[in-house]
Amino acid sequence: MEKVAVLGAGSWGTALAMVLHQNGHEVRLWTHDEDHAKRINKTHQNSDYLNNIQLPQDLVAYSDLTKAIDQVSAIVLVLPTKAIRPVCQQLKGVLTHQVTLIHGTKGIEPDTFKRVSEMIEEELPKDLYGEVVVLSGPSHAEEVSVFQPTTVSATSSDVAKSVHTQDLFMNERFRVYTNQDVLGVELGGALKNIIALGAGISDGLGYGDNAKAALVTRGLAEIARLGTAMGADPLTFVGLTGIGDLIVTSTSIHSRNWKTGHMLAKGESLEEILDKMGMVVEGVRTAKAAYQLAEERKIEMPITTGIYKILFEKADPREVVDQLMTRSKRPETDEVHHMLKKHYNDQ
Ligand SMILES: NC(=O)c1ccc[n+]([C@@H]2O[C@H](COP(=O)([O-])OP(=O)(O)OC[C@H]3O[C@@H](n4cnc5c(N)ncnc54)[C@H](O)[C@@H]3O)[C@@H](O)[C@H]2O)c1
Ligand SMILES: O=P(O)(O)OC[C@H](O)CO
Repeated sequence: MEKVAVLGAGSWGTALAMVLHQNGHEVRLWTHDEDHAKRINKTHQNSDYLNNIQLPQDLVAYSDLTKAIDQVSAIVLVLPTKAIRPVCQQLKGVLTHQVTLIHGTKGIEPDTFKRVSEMIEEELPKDLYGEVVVLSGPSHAEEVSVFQPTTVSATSSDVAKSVHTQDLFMNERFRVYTNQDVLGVELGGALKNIIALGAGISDGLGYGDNAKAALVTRGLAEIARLGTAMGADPLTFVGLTGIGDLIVTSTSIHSRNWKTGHMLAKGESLEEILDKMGMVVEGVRTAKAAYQLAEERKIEMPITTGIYKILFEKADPREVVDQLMTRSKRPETDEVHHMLKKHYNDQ
């Protein structure tokens, strides 16, 4: 059994810490807020983020980073994208031994377009961890924390690291596959949040299942279009971290992105919603990053563009839907379909 530190005691960090604990590991759950750590250790609950979930007595919360990572074999970063750089900067001051470094964060940084593993590599010397592992897939904390069956993928260009991650997390309720396409997995995990905002908007406007199915399907087409243009494997987008995560985030009542879209369509302001949510809604910042990236690379991403305009330019959601429906006519298939077709023909 191993010692593992989970950095970030929000809903997902807590759920992942519970999985590691179930597997017999000594888990340290780190939060930057001393009072938060005290509350968790006193009540054995993390009610700020997960309602009515009892944590094991020996799953201990820490606010001292040095103590939390002492002699751990693995560190799992489960923070909002915005917090990745500052926490890695703190880690740089105190991490002195080699670890497997895993992250469960889904976002892209606006302006720089950096993915989470790239931000980690910019902030933390690689000799401490080698290659980063990404843990991603259709997985809501609310279900994982009550042991509902869940599948994810552990992705790294270093297969030994992804297998180590698979061994740490895998159990009869939490199935972990391995993958090597870090670029595709990180892009799929981040970009699906934008489409989930759109699904929430569509439901909030009172549109039906036809509209949501169209959003998810055409959303996947534009995610794959950007992803393959950047060099990702097109097959990744039809896997767990692509279509799988897109489905769960666009349809689940647990989704923070879907809920945000739903409230936006009902007329609440973005500021009010984010205040009320109390948890990170990654699709908002990522919509900005993806819109900028699509503009720079001249990639057609009409749904992402529409969501960006609703979020940042106060565009009317109904008008955005009308614009999407009346775009000039075109074939359904594009270069991504041709790449997939070629892949299957070559088999
Ligand atoms: N919640 C889920 O079901 C789920 C599932 C899969 C992936 N994710 C991803 O995991 C990441 C974290 O999501 P979450 O839902 O756990 O978020 P959350 O909002 O529930 O919790 C985030 C945690 O990070 C802490 N934090 C914020 N800023 C910080 C900083 N500067 N320094 C240190 N700590 C800081 C907060 O205090 C909080 O404890 C996101 O990228 C999300 O997309 C979430
Ligand atoms: O609740 P959301 O919308 O932040 O999505 C959480 C996860 O990414 C779902 O896999």
